[in-house]
Amino acid sequence: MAANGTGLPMARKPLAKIVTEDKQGNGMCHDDSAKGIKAQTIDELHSLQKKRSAPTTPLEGNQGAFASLPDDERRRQQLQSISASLASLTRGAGPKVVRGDPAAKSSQAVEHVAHRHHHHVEAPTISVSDDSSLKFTHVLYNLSPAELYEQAIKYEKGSFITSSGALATLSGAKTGRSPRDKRVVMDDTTQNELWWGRGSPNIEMDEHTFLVNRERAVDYLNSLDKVFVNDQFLNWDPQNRIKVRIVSARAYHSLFMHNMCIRPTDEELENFGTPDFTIYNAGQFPCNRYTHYMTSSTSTDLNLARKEMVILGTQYAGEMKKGLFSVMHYLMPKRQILSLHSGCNMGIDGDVALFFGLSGTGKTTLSTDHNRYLIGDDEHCWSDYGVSNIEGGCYAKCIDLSREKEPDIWNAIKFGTVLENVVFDEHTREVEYGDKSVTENTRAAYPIEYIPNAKLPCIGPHPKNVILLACDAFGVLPPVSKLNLAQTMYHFISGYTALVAGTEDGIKEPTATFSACFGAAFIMLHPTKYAAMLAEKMQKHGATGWLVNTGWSGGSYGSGNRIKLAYTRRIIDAIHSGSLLNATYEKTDVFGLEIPTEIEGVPSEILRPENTWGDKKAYKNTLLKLGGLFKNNFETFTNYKIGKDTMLTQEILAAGPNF
Ligand SMILES: Nc1ncnc2c1ncn2[C@@H]1O[C@H](COP(=O)(O)OP(=O)(O)OP(=O)(O)O)[C@@H](O)[C@H]1O
Ligand SMILES: O=C([O-])CC(=O)C(=O)O
Ligand SMILES: [Ca+2]
Ligand SMILES: [Mn+2]
Repeated sequence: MAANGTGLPMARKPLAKIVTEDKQGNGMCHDDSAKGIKAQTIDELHSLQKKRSAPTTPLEGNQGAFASLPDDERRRQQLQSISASLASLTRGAGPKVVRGDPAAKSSQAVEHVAHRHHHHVEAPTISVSDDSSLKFTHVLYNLSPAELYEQAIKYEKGSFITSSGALATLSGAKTGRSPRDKRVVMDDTTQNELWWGRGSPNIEMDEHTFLVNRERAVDYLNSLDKVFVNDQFLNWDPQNRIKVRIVSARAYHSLFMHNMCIRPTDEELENFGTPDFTIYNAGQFPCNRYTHYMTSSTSTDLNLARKEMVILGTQYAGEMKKGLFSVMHYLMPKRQILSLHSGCNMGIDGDVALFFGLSGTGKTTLSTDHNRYLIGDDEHCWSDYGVSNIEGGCYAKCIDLSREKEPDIWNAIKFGTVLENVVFDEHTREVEYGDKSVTENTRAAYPIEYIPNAKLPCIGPHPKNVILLACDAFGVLPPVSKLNLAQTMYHFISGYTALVAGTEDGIKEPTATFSACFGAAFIMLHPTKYAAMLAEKMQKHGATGWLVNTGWSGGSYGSGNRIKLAYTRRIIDAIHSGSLLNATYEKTDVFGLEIPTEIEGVPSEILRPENTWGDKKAYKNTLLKLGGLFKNNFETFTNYKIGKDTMLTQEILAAGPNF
């Protein structure tokens, strides 16, 4: 038996003898014959190690805000813009900012100072009356993943390199989003435009309170030795690209956004100019509960007029991602572009599929398909020209991740990837994906190009299939149903899933979640606005709707089992190939869903849920129970008109469960 794991016999070579005498045999010991190094001290030696980055390509012509400016001037203006971002609104002008790591001794690492008096005519010249204006704020601007790794490992507890090269991090006390702590500024415009009140994710706050929290965040950030600044883009559609700036206190946050937003080229960064939207992430610092509207120590505040978001009291990085998504849910519909909480991929023939679904239903897992091009896993836009990804990266759930079931995601977890809240072996740094000690919501954030068949740029033609994913822990929805347009709209507005919360706490009962448009936490306008746009686009481009249950089969959670991922993949394959469109269908009771009688690679008996339940009576009761929950939920929408005529509204109302 070979002991080296290669299947080959072990070759045993005698070890080379150590020679301590030189060739001349003069008794002196030289360890190499190369010339001496060009450094007198270890610090000088280190300075040789780092070559300065090559200057970025000079631009020809007047291509952007900063084009045709000399390098120095351009960099100074960049810093000026960051100083303006960090300005206190009560003290008038921005802090003194300086580029580089405060810990770096070499003067080279600290470049270009910009502060209130420096060539900034608009800034009022005020006398220094507070200590914060006496210090410098060091700005770590668009650092590379390697630099961010070093920052995280040196300064942030819980940062480690895993055996595959990913950066393991901890998000602190919050390991998921805090939707109840979301606040949106209500002003004359947003009062009329946005969705407020029951069911809406937009909990009101006033402008003044926003400014109180903004000041709190800015003062906190300026009190630090250094802040991270990311200037990046959202949306791969060049006509509708949004420039975002993220100011944060942690390398973890900076690397997360580096991965999740679209990364600018050097030229694009030089011409970045003023951002369209800014996030102040002071997540380590709590909000003040004596502040009006604050009901906990966490607050994520959106101000659409100021184009700013403030984060206090949560370090969960998903707040930044989903905060920006909310902004897109406001900006894009204004331009007649539909924003979608969906994954998206494309076949070799250019057939595009959208995957809608609430958290954990399979958007990332199923859009990451080795046989198709990945356009994106979570946030998209559908315009008159087709689809575009909003993001530059993916955010995969990694609880129970396995190499053989999800090879592309597994392989994407390498150098550069942020791994949140996972547990790993102390010595080998192998990640134990099954371990829920920190949280069940363990996550990996990686740039989309880490998926080998990513479609770059992340855009595609109009979708052919619209797949609605539900993880039905009641186990009564069929693994797949073909939907007509009215049914697609009914299920899109309902946005159903039923996960089993806190599996370890002995909770046996699935709880239904209804979240309009499969993402009520992020939409800004009334759900019927998005639904009408989706209906119009699906009709115009002839897309087919499908409902896929990625949840339980053979009984509810506790008695049945989750549908095998391999079967769900075969179902999805049959949708993509078009073969499922031509299958034989039968109609189900209660939900009135069209279900196929057979699909290649899937046992036919599971296609009709009733067949898989031992206790038929329990099945019927559970089905009626779920039908009732759907009916109750939809009551809120019965008074709304969807689309231009009332025809569609009537059809949608009739497309729900019937009993
Ligand atoms: N039949 C199945 N179909 C899809 N996913 C399954 C199935 N069985 C188990 N899973 C698991 O369910 C999870 C689906 O999570 P996924 O990351 O795709 O969620 P998501 O819809 O992208 O949510 P989010 O919006 O929170 O990112 C994965 O961990 C996947 O391995
Ligand atoms: O936002 C998050 O934290 C994860 C996610 O994609 C979702 O919940 O839809
Ligand atoms: Ca996802
Ligand atoms: Mn999501």
